[in-house]
Amino acid sequence: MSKAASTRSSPRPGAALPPATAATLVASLAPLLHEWLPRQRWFAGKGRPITGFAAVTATELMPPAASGPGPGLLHLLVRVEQRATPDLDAPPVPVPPTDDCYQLLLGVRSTLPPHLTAARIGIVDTGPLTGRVVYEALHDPRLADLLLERLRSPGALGPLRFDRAVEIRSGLVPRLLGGEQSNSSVVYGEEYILKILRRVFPGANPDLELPLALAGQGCRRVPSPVAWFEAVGDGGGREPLTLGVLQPYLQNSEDGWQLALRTLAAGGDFTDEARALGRATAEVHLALAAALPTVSLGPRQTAHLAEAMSGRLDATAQAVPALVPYVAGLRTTFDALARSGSGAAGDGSVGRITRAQRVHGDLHLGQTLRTPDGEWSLIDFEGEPARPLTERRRSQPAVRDVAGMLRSFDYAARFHEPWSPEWAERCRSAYCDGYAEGTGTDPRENGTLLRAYETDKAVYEVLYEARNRPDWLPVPMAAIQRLAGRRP
Ligand SMILES: Nc1ncnc2c1ncn2[C@@H]1O[C@H](COP(=O)(O)OP(=O)(O)O)[C@@H](O)[C@H]1O
Ligand SMILES: O=P(O)(O)O[C@H]1O[C@H](CO)[C@@H](O[C@H]2O[C@H](CO)[C@@H](O)[C@H](O)[C@H]2O)[C@H](O)[C@H]1O
Repeated sequence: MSKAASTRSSPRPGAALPPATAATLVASLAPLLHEWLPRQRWFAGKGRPITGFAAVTATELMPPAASGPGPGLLHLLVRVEQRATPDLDAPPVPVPPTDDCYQLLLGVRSTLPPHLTAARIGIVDTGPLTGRVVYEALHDPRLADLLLERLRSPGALGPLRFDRAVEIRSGLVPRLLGGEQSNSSVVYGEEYILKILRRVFPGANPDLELPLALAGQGCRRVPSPVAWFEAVGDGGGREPLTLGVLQPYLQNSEDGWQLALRTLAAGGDFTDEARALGRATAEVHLALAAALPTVSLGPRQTAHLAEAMSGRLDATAQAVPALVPYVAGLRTTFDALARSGSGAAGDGSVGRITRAQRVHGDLHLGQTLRTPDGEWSLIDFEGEPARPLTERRRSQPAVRDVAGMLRSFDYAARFHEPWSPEWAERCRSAYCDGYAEGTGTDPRENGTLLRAYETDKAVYEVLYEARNRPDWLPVPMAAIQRLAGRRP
C-alpha cells in the first residue's frame, strides 16, 4: 500500500458554519493571522497595516476531532482590511486601502506532530478552537489528500462546489511546492498539480476559464483542467469565485526562464527554442480566437488603448520617481499609437483595424514549460495579478503577449553577466519569426502597436519590481531608457 493510501482519510461529511459562528471563529484567529499572513509569499498586501479581518465563508472540510490526535480541515474565505500606506513611510510605492479576499486552508489539531512544525501558525486562545493548534493545512499530507478526495467526488459542500472533467486516481502522495509563487501548488504523485488561488475575486478566473476553452479546441499547448472548485451562492455573492484548479503535472519539465539562463551561462544559442516558443504562442492565440469572442478595434478604441497606457505611465511615474525623466520620451510611443488608428502614425499602419481577443495577459519565460520531449506548454493564465479581473478578462490585441515575451528575453540577457544585448535581440527576432510562421501574421508588421505594448509592459515591470523586488528595478529601467530613446 502507498504511503498516501495508508494515511488517507475518506471525507466525512463536512459543513458550512453559520455566519455568526464563522465571524466568531475568524475573530478568534485574528491575532494569529495578523502575525502569520504578511509573512506568506502569496500575500499581496505586504508592507501595509492590517486593520481587520472579516469572515466571508467558513467551511469544515473535516470537522476537528472532539478529542484525540485527528486533524480537522477548515476552509476559510477571509476579507483582509488594509489601510493605505501612510505617506510618511510610503516608499517605495503608496497603495490605496483595500479589503482583498484570501483563501486559507487551516489544519486544526490538539498537538502538532514534529514533521509539521514548519507549518505552525499558533495556538488559539479564545473562541470555539481554544487550546487547539492551527497550521497551514497544505503541508499536512493527510489534509492535502483529503482535498484531492473532495475533488474526486463532485458536488457541493456549503458554499463550495467541486467539479471534475475526468475520473481522478486516488492515493497519490501530495507534495507542496516551495517556489516563489503568487499562489500555492500541491503536486499529487507527480501526476497532477493543484493550484490553490490565494487572492480570490468574484467572476470566472482566466486561469480556469482559458485552459477549459483551449481544451475544448483540442489545443495541447496548455494542460487541460482535470478538476476545480469554486465558492458559490452566499459565499461568493452572485458570481462564483474560482478557488482551485487541478491539472496534469508535466513531469521533469523545465521552465523557459531557467532554461534561458542555463543556456546563457553556457554561452549557448536559444534561437531554436525562441522560435518554437513563438509557434507555441501562435497555436494558443489561434485556439483562443476560435474559442472565445473577438472584436475589432477601430480608431476610437485604439485611441482609448493609448490613453490607458498613458494613464498607467503617469500613475507609475507618480509612484516611482525614477521614471519621471523618461515620461516625455515614452509618451511619444503612446501618442503614435493614438494616431495610428486614423492612419497618421507614419509607419504604414494606415487606418489600421486591430483584432482583439482573449490573451494570456502576463506571458513571460517563467510561464512556459518545456517537456523532456522538447515540446513547449504555456501555464498560469491568471493575467497580471495587480490588475482588476474585469480588465484581465477583456479582449486585447494578441501582440500584447508577444511584447511580454520580448521583454522576457531582454530580462534574461540583463540578468546574465556580462550583459548580452545581441543574445536578446536574436531571441526576440526568432520568437517573432516562429509566431509569424504559426499565425501567418508577423507581429513586427504593426510596429507601433508592438512598441506601445512593450513600453506599457516595461512601465508595469517598473511598478512590479519597485513593489516586490527593488533590487531588480534596474532591469526594466534599462529598457525604459532604450524605449524612451535614450541609450543606457
Ligand atoms: N502543469 C504543470 N506541470 C508542471 N509544473 C507546473 C505545472 N503548472 C505549474 N507548474 C509549476 O508550478 C509553478 C507555479 O505555477 P503557476 O501557475 O505559475 O503559479 P503562480 O500563479 O502561483 O505563480 C510554475 O512555475 C511551475 O514550475
Ligand atoms: O509569474 P507571475 O504571474 O507572478 O508574474 C509576476 O512576476 C514575474 C516575476 O516572477 C514578473 O516577470 C518579470 O520578471 C521575469 C523574471 O523573473 C521576466 O521573465 C519577465 O519578463 C518580467 O516581466 C511579471 O511581470 C509579474 O506579473
